[in-house]
Amino acid sequence: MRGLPRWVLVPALLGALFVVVPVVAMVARVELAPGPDGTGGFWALVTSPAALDALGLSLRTALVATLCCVLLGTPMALVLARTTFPGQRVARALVLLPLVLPPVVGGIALLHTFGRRGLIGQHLEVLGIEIAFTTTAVVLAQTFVALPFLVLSLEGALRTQDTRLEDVAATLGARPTTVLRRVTLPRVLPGLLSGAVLAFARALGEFGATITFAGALQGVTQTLPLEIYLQRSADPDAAVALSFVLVVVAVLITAAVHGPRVLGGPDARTARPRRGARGARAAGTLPDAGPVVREDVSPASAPAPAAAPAPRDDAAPAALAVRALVPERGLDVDLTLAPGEVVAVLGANGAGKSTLVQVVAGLLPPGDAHDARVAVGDDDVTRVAPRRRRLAWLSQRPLLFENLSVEDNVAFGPRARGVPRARARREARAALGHVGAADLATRRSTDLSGGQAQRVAIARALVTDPRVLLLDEPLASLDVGVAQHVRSVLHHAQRDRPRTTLLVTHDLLDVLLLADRVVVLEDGRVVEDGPVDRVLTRPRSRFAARLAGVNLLAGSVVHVAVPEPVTVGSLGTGPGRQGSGGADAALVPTEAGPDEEAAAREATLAVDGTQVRVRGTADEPLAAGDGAVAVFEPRTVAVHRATPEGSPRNAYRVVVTSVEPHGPLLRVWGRVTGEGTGDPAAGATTVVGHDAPHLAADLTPRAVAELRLVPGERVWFVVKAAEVRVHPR
Ligand SMILES: Nc1ncnc2c1ncn2[C@@H]1O[C@H](COP(=O)(O)OP(=O)(O)OP(=O)(O)O)[C@@H](O)[C@H]1O
Repeated sequence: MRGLPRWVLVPALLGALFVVVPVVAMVARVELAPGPDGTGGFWALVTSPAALDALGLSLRTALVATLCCVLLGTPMALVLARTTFPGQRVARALVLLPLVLPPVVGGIALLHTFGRRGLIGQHLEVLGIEIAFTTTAVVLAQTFVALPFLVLSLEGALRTQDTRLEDVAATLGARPTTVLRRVTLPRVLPGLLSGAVLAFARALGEFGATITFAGALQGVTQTLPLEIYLQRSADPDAAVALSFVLVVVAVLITAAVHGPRVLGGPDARTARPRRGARGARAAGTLPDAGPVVREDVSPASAPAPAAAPAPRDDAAPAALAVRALVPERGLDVDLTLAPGEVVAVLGANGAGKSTLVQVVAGLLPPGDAHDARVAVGDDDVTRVAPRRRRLAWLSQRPLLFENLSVEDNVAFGPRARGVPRARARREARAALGHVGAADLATRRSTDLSGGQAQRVAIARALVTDPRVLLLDEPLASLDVGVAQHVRSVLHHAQRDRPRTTLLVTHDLLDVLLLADRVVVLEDGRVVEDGPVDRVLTRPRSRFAARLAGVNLLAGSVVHVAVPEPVTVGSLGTGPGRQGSGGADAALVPTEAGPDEEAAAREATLAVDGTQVRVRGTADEPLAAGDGAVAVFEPRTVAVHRATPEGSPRNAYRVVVTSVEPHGPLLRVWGRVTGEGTGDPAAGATTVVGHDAPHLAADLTPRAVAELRLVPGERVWFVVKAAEVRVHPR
């Protein structure tokens, strides 16, 4: 009752009584014993030749009709759930029409189709085939009314399934039919079964369409509902007895569909402990075992440097060239990876990283990326199906096939590519050994911890010897220790056998340990592309700066100067205005060109979209008007409550937004306001707004306490120009 108003019980009870009372009233009328004249009695009535004929016919025809429903309804549900086509809504409404149509109308429609003079029937008659008023007609009538039940039930089950499992199967090389047989259908089997049982029940109870289209000929077309109807006036006791039989069959069917829950027991799916789950939990390897999930990160269980699967000749690392143009998602990226190169793709949420991976894997819906181009080595695979691209795709979730064991999951790829079963299993075991998961081979794939499942997924991806590996945040859902272990599995795999890899990540450790190069996406465009060390030491994008843990201000150069040494000051509140302070006298504004290296040592930037200015040291030649970024570390930022005086510095009035732990220090985040932007003496009060730079300062806890730095406080962030590195964008 938790969360429900009590009054709901009243209409709920009324509804239940409305269903149950008539059935009870009818069952109460069942005469079990024969009458005084020795006739009647339940057993005699339900075992009369006519009753047995009707029951037998009903069961036979309902079974055949159910089979027809499965054979026709499964493809119909697949098409409705997995495709999009014009007029799909209308098609669904038409398919489900028999649900709302009075059965007698269905019977008339069937008569006009398969009857002697019907649309199809007249042609069949020429061939000597007659359908109306035969047992076949009974089956057709039952199929007609029962089909929507199966389609509805299965379509619903299909729609709730995660289609990425099918994508995984496709990238592992499985043909569409194999994906359907080994992945899609096993996963919707409960929906298919319950749809089939509902269809059987509907077929068993079918009356109106049958009597209209097939008539009532004992042993041929007279099913149990028809027999009950006919007995109703001739022998009401027999009608009640036969109705009771139908009620019993209906209850059994409902119980079969809903299982033990009908009998008040707990749901079998939740009640039965999963095989191996207890042992795994005891060993602390299941996620709900809490922190002990780290059990599998001990050095002893670190991935054995087992021999990598023997490389196939055609599986040498290949260059990858992708032109990802997906206008609907705002993605426009050109990227080339050298053979064996690992490129980390970074970017904020929604930047387009996963879409880029989907373009490469060929997993976008047809039409979404019609102008995209993908080449692996010398092969243009743009129009090639995912299963033929020889790529492996690993996503945030392991996406193991729940219906297969761990070993069969890993053997799936080789099997899909035609490798005989025994060899596929051998390869699977070797691949599992390679990621330190050989002992998991016989486990059910649902009985694994997050880290174990992801290692199995890595083995499954690597066993196919892909030419390109696509890793879409494979460690993101793992806790820190487990992620570290899986990362080292990937690291070993890459060391043993380098693969061209696109690695989507938000994690600095992934970048440092796995990648050769970093590409940063912003709003679907590449804003930074370079070797890991350069991007992390001299980031040009806000995202890379945040990852590297430095402050970054991007803008354009307004002055370059030849100071000696670099001091600073500056920072007026309007473009072109010089800041105050003695150091300004030392600055020599110049229109220095790129070759005048000496003149490009100190630069002042106007930060994009704001009135903020920043002054720093340029490592490379810069000229006024150039795009550039200024980078400085949070530890170089001094925080003051009072307006700073003295030597000119970059000084920003900020509102503290948060204070968070950062190792032994505290990181204080502040958003720059327009007050005295960059120039303590200017005292301007322009508010920069929400896009204003967000800067970090690392302080000791004692300093934070002394300065009483809490969110909302206004303070000064001050950084010497000598600490600010300016480089071109
Ligand atoms: N199935 C989809 N249909 C339409 N638009 C989508 C779909 N999936 C993503 N998008 C849009 O495409 C853009 C890029 O999304 P994408 O998932 O590629 O970003 P991402 O960088 O991977 O983000 P995240 O880090 O959150 O995973 C976003 O604007 C997103 O809203």
